[in-house]
Amino acid sequence: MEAQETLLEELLNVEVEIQDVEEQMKILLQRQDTLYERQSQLKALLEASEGSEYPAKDTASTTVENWSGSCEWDSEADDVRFNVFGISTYRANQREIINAVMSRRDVLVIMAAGGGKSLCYQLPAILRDGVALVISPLLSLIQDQVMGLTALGIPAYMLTSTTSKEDEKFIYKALEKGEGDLKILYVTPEKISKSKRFMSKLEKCHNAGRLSLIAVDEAHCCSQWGHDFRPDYKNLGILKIQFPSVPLIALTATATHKVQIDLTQMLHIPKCVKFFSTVNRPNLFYMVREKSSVGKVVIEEIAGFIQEFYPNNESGIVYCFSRRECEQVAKELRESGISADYYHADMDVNAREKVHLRWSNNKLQVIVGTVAFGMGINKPDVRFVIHHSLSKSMETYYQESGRAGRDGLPSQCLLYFRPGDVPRQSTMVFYENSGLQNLYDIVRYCLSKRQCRRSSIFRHFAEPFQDCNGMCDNCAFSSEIEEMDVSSHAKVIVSLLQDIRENDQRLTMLQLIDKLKTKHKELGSNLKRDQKEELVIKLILDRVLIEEFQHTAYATNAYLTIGPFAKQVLQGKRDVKLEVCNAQKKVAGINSVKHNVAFSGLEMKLDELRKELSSTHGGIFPHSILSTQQICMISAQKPNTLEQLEKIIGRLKTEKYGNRILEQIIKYADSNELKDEHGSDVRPKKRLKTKKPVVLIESSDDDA
Ligand SMILES: Nc1ncnc2c1ncn2[C@@H]1O[C@H](COP(=O)(O)OP(=O)(O)OP(=O)(O)O)[C@@H](O)[C@H]1O
Ligand SMILES: [Mg+2]
Repeated sequence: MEAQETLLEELLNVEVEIQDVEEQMKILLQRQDTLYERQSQLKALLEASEGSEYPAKDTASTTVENWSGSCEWDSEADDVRFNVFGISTYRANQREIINAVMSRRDVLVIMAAGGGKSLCYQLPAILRDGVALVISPLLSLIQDQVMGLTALGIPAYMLTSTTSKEDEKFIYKALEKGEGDLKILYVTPEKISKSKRFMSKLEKCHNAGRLSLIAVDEAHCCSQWGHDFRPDYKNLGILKIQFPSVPLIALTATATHKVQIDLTQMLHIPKCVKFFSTVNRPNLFYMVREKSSVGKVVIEEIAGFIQEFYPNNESGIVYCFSRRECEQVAKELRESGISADYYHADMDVNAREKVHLRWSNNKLQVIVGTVAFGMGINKPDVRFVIHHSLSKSMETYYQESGRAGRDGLPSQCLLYFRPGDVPRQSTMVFYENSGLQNLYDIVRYCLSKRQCRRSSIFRHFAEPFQDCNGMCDNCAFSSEIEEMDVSSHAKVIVSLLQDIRENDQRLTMLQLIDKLKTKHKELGSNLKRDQKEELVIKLILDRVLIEEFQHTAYATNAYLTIGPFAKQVLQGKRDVKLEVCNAQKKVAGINSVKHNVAFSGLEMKLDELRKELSSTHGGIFPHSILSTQQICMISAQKPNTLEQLEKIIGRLKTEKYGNRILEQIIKYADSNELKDEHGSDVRPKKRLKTKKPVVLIESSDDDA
C-alpha cells in the first residue's frame, strides 16, 4: 500500500514536471520563432552591407569600386557585343563585370538564372590576347556553349571525354606553342584535378603569357552547402595557386552567404570584386493551383493550359515527383495531344540526351522530368515550368521554375499543390539537415492566398522586398478571400490524435482524414475533404501537430501526432483560420500573361525559318540562330535592307542569315497584301513602321 502511494506521488511529480517542461518548451519555441525572424532580418542586413549592396529598385547593383566608368576597351567591347553576339544592350551588371575582368581583377558574380553570366567571361575572352579557360560542371552545358560560340565564328573548343584525338592534338599544340586559333577552352573540373598532362600544357601556356583568364561557371558546386556540390570543384583552388596573376571569375545563379564565403576561400580569391544582382525574375509570373486528387483531372488541366496558352509548340517543362510519375504524366499528356516525353535518372545516358536534344531543337514541346532534369538546361525560350508536385524547398523551386524565361520574355511558373503531396515529400527529406523546415517553407508558399509569391523568394534569399508588379496570382488578384474560423475542427483533430496516442496507436494523414469524416459530422461540419487536408497541413506548419517517421521494409511512413502548441488549441487559446478564395479569379490572372508570349504572323514564319536554318547549319539550336527577342524585334520593325537588319541583329548574323530573313519578310508581306485585296484578312499594311515593345507585361488588374 505504501509502495503504491510512493508510486502515485512520483507519478504526480512527473506529471507536474512534464507540464512544466511543456510550458518551457512553449516559451522556447516562441523565442525560436522570434529568433528565426531576426535571423533573416540580420542576414538581409549583412548581405546588404558586405562588399556590395542590393539594388534599391532596379536589378543593377553597385559595388564598393565603381566599374561603370568609361574604359579604353569600350568601343571594341561594344563592337563584339553587338556585331558578334547580336546583343543590343548590356543587362544589369554585365558591363561592370566585364570591366573588372578586363582590369585583371578576380571577380565573383552572383546573378539570377538567365541573367547573362556567360557574356561576362566570353566577351573579355575575345577582347584579351591568348586563351581563356572555362570550367563548367556538365558535358551537355559545355557542348551547348561550344556549339553556340562556334556558330558565332568564335574559336571555342572543349577538352572532354568526347573530344576527338585530332581536336585534342590541336588544343594541346595551341596551349603549348600558341599555334592555331583557340580563344576559349571549356573543360570539366575533373580535367584540372585528374589530368597532369593537361595541367602541364596549361602551365606552358601560362608561362608564355597566353592564359588570358579563368572562368569557373556554376561556382556554387565548390561548396558542400550549395545545392549541387561536386567533389572535383573542391580542387579548383589549385588554379589561383598556380596562376596567381591570371584573373579568375567565378559565376553562379544562387549562393547563400555561407556558400559565398566557402567558394571565395576554396578558389583563393579573398579580394575578389563581388557583383550581386537580385534574385528577382520580373518576367516570371508565379502561380499556385489547387491540385485535384484525381490524376486524370490534373493532366487534363495541364494539357488544357498548354494547349490554350502555348498552341505554337512553345517549350515547357513539367516537373514530377518520381520516375514512375514522370513516365505516366508524359504518356497521358501525349494522349491529350501534347508532344511530351520523359527524362529521369533511370534512363541510359543516350536516351536521355536524345530527349533533351529533341526538346532543345523544338521538335518536342514538353519535357516531363524529375529533379534529374537540372543544371544542364540552357534553353533560353522555355515559356512555362509546371510543377505537377511541389518541390522539396524554396531553393529547389526557385532553381527549377527559374528555367523558364531565361531570355527575359514573359513566362509562367505554375505549381500544382495538394496537401496529400506533403507527406510524400516529408518522408524523403526528414533526415536532411533542415529538410523539414525547408519543405514547410515551400508549403507555406503554396498555402498562402494573400501573400505575394515573390516575397517568399526574397525572404528565403534574405533579400529586401521588391515590387512584384502584379506578376503573381496573389498580387494580381488579392481580393475575394475569406477567412474561415476552423478552431473547433482543429480541436477535434487534436483530441482525436491525443486519444490515439494514449491507445498507443498512430495515424497517417489519410487515416486521420477518414476518421474525421464521422467526428466532423457530429460537429455539423461543412468542411470539404481538401479543406480538412489543408487544415491538417496548417496545423503541422503551426506546430500544433508534428510529423513522425517510421521505416518499414518497403517504405518510410509519416504519422501525425500532437505537437507543442496542441494544448493551446485544446484550451481555446489559439484561433485556427483557413483562407478561402474564389478560384475563377486565378484563371483570369494567367490570361494577363497570355497575350504577350504567343507568336503571331511574321513571328511564326521567322520561327519556322530559324528551325529550318538550324537543321541546315550543322544542327545548332534554333535560338542560337535568332533569339525570340530578335524575332519580335524583326517582325516589329520589318527591315527592308541588310543594313537595316544589321542594326537589329548585328553584322555576323546578318551576313549568315540576312538574305533568308529578308526573303521571309517580303514573302510574308506579299501574302498579306494578297489577303487584303481579297478582303479575307485585314492585317497591318506592308512594312508598317510602328514599333511594338518587345517585352510587354500588361497590367493584370485590367483583366480582373
Ligand atoms: N544583354 C543581353 N541582352 C539580351 N540577351 C542577353 C543578354 N545577355 C545575355 N543574353 C541572353 O540571355 C540568355 C541567358 O544567358 P546566359 O546563358 O549567359 O545566362 P546565365 O546567367 O548563365 O544563366 P544560368 O544561370 O541559367 O546559366 C542567353 O540566351 C543569352 O544570349
Ligand atoms: Mg550559365
